[in-house]
Amino acid sequence: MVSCVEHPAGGYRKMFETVEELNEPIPAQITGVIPSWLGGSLLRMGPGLFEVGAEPFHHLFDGQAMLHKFDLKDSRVTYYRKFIRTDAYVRAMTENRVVITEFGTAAYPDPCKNIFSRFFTYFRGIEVTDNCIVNIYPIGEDFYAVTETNFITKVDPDSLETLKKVDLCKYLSVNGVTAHPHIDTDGTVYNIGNCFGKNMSLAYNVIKIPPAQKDKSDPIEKSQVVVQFPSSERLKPSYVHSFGMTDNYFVFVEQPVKINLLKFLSGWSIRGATYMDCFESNETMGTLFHLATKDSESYLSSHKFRTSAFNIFHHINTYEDEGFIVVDLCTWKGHDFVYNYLYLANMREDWDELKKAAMRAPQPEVRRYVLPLDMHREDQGKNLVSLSYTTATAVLHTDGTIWLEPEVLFSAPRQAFEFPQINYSLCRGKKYSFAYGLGLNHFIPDKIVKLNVQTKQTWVWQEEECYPSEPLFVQTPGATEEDDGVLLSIVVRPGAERPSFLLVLDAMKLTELARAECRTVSVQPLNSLLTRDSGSLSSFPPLLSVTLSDSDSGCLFFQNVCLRTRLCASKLDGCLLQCIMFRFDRLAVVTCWTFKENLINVSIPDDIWTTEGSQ
Ligand SMILES: CCCCCCCCCCCCCCCC(=O)OC/C=C(C)/C=C/C=C(C)/C=C/C1=C(C)CCCC1(C)C
Ligand SMILES: [Fe+2]
Repeated sequence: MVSCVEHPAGGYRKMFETVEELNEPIPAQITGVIPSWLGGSLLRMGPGLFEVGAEPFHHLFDGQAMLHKFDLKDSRVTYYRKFIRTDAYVRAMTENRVVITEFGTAAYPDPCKNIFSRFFTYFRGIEVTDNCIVNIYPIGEDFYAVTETNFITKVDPDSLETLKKVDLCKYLSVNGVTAHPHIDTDGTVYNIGNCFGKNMSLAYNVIKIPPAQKDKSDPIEKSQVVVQFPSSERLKPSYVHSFGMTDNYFVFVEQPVKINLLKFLSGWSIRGATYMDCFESNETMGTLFHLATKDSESYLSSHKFRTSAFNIFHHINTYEDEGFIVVDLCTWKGHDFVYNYLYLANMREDWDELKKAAMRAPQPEVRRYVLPLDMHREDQGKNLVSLSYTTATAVLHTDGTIWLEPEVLFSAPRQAFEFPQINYSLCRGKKYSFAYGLGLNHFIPDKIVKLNVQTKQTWVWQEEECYPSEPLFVQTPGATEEDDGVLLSIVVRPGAERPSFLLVLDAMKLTELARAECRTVSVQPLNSLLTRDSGSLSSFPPLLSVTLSDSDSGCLFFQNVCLRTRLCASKLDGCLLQCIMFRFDRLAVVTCWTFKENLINVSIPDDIWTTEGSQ
């Protein structure tokens, strides 16, 4: 049973704050014992920059892509992070404004440009974002950070450098692909994406990218479309975030969350339009399941599988069993789009307000659907599912459609089991027992949950004022049990004295094995703390906040301009920090006093900044 914890202090807001990238990996402080076999790098994408200059991003999916890396070696841990140099990021940094429209934030034309060039900017066409905040995965021997558009970004997993932007449209007939591909043991990547074809023929194309090539050529060049699911509605394809794959089948769930293509294509010439403005709900279609065989383009199930309306983002696992396809999903009941509730203004609300919004939103439920592979006319009206272990049903109707009813695997009011993971290398496409997920409490991730999908038993890891991320399962070498391994999750904690950490859990019992704490940044309003050796504060441009790290560098935010510093001393508890500050062509020595990471006094020589100098 998952209990509901309250968050009246609103510590979750820290997840939606900008963080600085690091100049080099920093060592983490370990408590507990990291299993000696656990080594390698944990790579995770996420939003790291929530505003550019004076312009805030509005939606949870708009923040600029940051790549986080934990390196684990000989029970030691280091942490490193860098912004990905996407076009969206580089151009935003260069122009100090949002230049490329993000999921829920519109870019406006440069106010400095004259009216003619602004006019042409409006009608230049679609400039699709490459802000790869959603995921990172291997293709051949390379790593790509991705969102859901046609642009993927190759990165170096060691240095975290950005290597190149790849446009999948050059190789494949797709307008975008999901951030959740399936990857076979040999490295073959399968994915699905919308395709707006010639004559406005809409389809969902399944693509296949082969594994690393012997001749070292780029596997993306050999990618191909292997299956095409036609769209059930002309001009309005459904939004697709993931799909299911068994040894022999692809499963695609067509949900009532629709992309209105006319709005999408015209929206870009309307001032202030975003991707979010292109979505709408189909209130009558319910949800459709589609099935296709993996090995031939020809077989698509001739039957229509239908059920009631839900939003679907994440498939947990899909497998074949005794002539049935079992499809486990994290669903949100209803057709109202869940992303409507994920604007940053909502996510940063006080706890009571946040709870009220979550009451109105679709309700989460983990569900199992079962699709019969074989059926006959004489079976009409009967439940075709004969698997002993599930209450899910499938009834053949006279019109040839099959109505599905799910078995509920997990349900609790406004408590979601989301961002699911399994022991992927062992159980992908196979009958399995355990799923691991992030527990969302009114949309706020505050626990890690393990779910036995056969018995419905749950286990929970939760700690006060801790906000974990999607858990990743790593199997113990030579393990014979499905859940013999660890779960890794990055946990955010509010407050400067409580650093964020990498959590290592025993995946069997969901108990803590170790945590690696990273004392990186503390950002706080400074105006009230600021004192000056001489001169009056009013003549001094506002110093907004400071970021200190226990590596040898830090930065000061000064009128929203980030000023890099090198700290001459680097002890953080009650110590003196001397920063040599670089600001464009200026150089100055600034003395900062800190106590327990809080900056309590900054003295700045008179001559370095005048009000004019700061403009
Ligand atoms: C900090 C963690 C907080 C977590 C709280 C979250 C609570 C949310 C619970 C709901 C389930 C969440 C599912 C999450 C899914 C997700 O990660 O989504 C990210 C998706 C993104 C960034 C999608 C971008 C898609 C784009 C830009 C698509 C563009 C396109 C169209 C809309 C139509 C035309 C084609 C094209 C260009 C691909
Ligand atoms: Fe996702």
